[in-house]
Amino acid sequence: MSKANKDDRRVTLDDLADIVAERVAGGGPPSYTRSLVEKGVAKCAQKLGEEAVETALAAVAADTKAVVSESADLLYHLVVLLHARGISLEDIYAELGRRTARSGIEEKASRSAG
Ligand SMILES: N=c1c2ncn([C@@H]3O[C@H](COP(=O)(O)OP(=O)(O)OP(=O)(O)O)[C@@H](O)[C@H]3O)c2ncn1[C@@H]1O[C@H](COP(=O)(O)O)[C@@H](O)[C@H]1O
Repeated sequence: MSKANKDDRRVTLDDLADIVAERVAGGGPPSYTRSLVEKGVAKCAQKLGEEAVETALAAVAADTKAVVSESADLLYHLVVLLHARGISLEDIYAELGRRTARSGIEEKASRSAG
């Protein structure tokens, strides 16, 4: 088992959302997050799309290291986009929670029924 160091700390999506909110609030050093959010929702959405495609391509190429790296990029850019749209992770967790009450097949059927 590898020895943990300060760069190995476990960072959750909640931690990332806090970091993103703090960076966007400004006052600190130059920030990629802040500059991306200042470009607007469309730019944040474009970056999310790019990272999603890169993750999918890495998976198809069976490049495990790249899948891990691109997945981290993808989750970060999702958190940034949600922040830019004013949507909290709690909203996403609540939606995931509602879905655990039924199977994925039932959930899909309920979308087309509506
Ligand atoms: N997790 C991330 C993270 N993942 C990816 N990225 C950045 O996302 C960018 C994506 O790479 P690309 O090559 O696609 O983008 P690019 O060509 O640099 O950018 P564009 O010109 O296309 O917009 C890179 O610049 C990465 O550094 C991230 N930037 C920040 N974070 C987290 O946010 C924190 C705050 O970062 P700052 O806002 O920079 O202080 C960091 O400490 C991390 O915890």
